[in-house]
Amino acid sequence: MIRFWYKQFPQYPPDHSDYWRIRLIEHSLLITTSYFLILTLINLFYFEGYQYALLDGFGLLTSLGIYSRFRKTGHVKITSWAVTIMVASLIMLFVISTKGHSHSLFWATLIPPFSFFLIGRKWGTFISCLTFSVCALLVYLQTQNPQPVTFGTGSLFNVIEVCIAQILLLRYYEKTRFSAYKKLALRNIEIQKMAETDKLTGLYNREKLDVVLDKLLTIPAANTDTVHPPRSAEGKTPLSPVAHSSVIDNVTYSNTIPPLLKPSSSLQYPISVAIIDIDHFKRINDNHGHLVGDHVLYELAQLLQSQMRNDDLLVRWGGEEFVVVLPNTTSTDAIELTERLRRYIATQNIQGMALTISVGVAQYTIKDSAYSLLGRADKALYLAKAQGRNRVAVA
Ligand SMILES: Nc1nc2c(ncn2[C@@H]2O[C@H](COP(=O)(O)OP(=O)(O)OP(=O)(O)O)[C@@H](O)[C@H]2O)c(=O)[nH]1
Repeated sequence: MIRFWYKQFPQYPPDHSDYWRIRLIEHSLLITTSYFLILTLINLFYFEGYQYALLDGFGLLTSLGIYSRFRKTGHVKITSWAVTIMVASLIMLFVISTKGHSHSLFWATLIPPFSFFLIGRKWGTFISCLTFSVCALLVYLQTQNPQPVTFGTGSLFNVIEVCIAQILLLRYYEKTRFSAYKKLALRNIEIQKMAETDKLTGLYNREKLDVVLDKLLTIPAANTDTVHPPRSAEGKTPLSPVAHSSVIDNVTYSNTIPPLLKPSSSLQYPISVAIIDIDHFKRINDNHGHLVGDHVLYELAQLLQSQMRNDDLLVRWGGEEFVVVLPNTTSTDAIELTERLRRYIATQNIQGMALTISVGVAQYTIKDSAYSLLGRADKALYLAKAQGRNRVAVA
């Protein structure tokens, strides 16, 4: 029903830092406008107190004026100040007019959360201290003319209303904190993904490989309760890169890494790596240009990815080199698997060309670090190249 009151500001989307501030401004001005409107009408027609009606009418116009200006300009900072001053003055006027009776001072407790939310820490502290001191002084002066203070119905209403207002304000704080946290968490995932993804091929990059190998090769024996049986090279489950990325957790690989390997049982739960290198890739660049070379790299990456099994991790190592981490795979299975991959690539038409790849395979041993394991696979690749390319070699 009151939807017309709220305006969408496209420049302040829900993840903008001022989004909840704007919501509080809109709600506050709706409440003060309604409040002044009702008081003006009551004073005008019921009590016939024209002086009060005039004051309330002034409040009504101020509240409406601030809001219409805000709708026009969308200026959050100025409006925040205007609303804070208006609300603080309103509370002060209320405390003065009630002379502190009926526990009206309780309303002053709303000023700190309100002003901190709208105008920040520094000015929020200043306005809170100032208005609270003024209110406290006024109430203190009243106590010089002692009158019995009772907790009557008026007090009860004041306490209830202030409590409701505090709850609503705290909801804003929590919503703001939550949306800021959510935004940060999403950004973190995006940044992490960017940091570990190769831009050209969409595969994981070398950074990711280092993290994964580090984790795989240092999983302590105590953490490996469940054990996956070693698989053969036959267990291929083709996966698209998109499907693959959902298998591998966005933030840490550890959530999805099965406890495949521990250094002390490297023979029982083997792991192999393969380095794949395109043969004579330089010629493609030289003959067809770097852009075509880039397309070739992209298409080859998709083809390789389509042949990976669920737990295999394919990354672009750099240039025209790719690395596959093959958990639960012996070097014999790794040779079989990469040999099949090599034959498959040789039959494909990539950018109108027939390509071949050479592969170097190495199986993890207890003495290996990630560095030495990749070093041995690289040596095997060198061997495959030296033996005439388009072949798989093992170290
Ligand atoms: N288009 C393109 N080319 C790249 C990229 N990264 C590296 N290269 C090129 O890859 C080529 C690699 O050449 P070499 O290391 O001589 O290897 P090769 O020609 O494949 O020869 P062999 O590996 O011995 O069979 C170089 O020409 C690099 O410029 C890239 O991101 N895009």
